[in-house]
Amino acid sequence: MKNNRLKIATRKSPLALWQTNHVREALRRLYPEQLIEIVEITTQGDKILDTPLAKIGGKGLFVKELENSLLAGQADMAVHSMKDVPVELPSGLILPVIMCREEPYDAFVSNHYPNLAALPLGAIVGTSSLRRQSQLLALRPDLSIRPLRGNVGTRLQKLDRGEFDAIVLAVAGLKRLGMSERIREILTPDIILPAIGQGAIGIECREDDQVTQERIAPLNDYATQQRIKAERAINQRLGGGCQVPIAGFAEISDNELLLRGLVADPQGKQVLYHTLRGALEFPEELGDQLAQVLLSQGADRFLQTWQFSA
Ligand SMILES: NCc1[nH]cc(CCC(=O)O)c1CC(=O)O
Repeated sequence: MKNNRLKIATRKSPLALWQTNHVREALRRLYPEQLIEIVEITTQGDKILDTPLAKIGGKGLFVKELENSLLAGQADMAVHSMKDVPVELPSGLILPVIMCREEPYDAFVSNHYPNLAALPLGAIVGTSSLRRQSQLLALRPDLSIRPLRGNVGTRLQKLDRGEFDAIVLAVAGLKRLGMSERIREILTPDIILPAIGQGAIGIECREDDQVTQERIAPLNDYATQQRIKAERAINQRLGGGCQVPIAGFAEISDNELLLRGLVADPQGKQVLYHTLRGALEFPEELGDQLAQVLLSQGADRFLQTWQFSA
């Protein structure tokens, strides 16, 4: 007999806890009688804070321990920022639910400058994301990009201590944590194309756990799910993981998917970019097609170089 408590695995960061609580509240509204327990897990990604993620194995570090807890039966589901979830899931796990997406863009945050264009020559910008770095440098090669890791709150503290002229953070994280007043400028996709999955929350569970799958199914947002599938298919084909500056962003317009993809070198000297439209029902095909266009533009050469240069 299945224990009737539903257990949700989560990281302990304030953002992860907010997202998990968001899922719990949605489940509570659906099943007021259901007991729901939150299982907090400390991941490697949370422990190692001084090294760029790309050097220590990438963003997968944030999800691996949560996945192990699912496989070990210590939890029934795990809540993730889709941006942190590698395209290949461990066998036995699935990601059947993608919740309605929050604003997917990046935010320019500064205590002294109203927007990116107002930054003086050589200004210091904090980010450890190669995707953000390469796009910032493509636009403003004069900027000095410095590493910045840690929770959203920690990053803001470092900005406030004067370590940077500005930092770039996801709008979604700032909003969820009630810090949207820190946003000086929303960086639209023509300035910085968002990360694949940014702003979307996914729920992972065991493939053989029908009970949990039925429970969480109503939390899925079809439109967001199709968008995220298209974006993740780019990564699937490029196989870049997070050592490579890759960006992908799908929208729905006229009931079709509009997908943009970008691959760049970390210094932003070469930026490959392409846009495709396709049927809402076939997101993987569109993402795959887009990746192939980027490959035909020379993305494969970039991908190989970077894999061995870390
Ligand atoms: N890199 C960590 C991370 N993972 C997800 C978000 C934001 C929330 C989201 O994208 O859903 C953040 C913070 C940030 O990039 O500023």
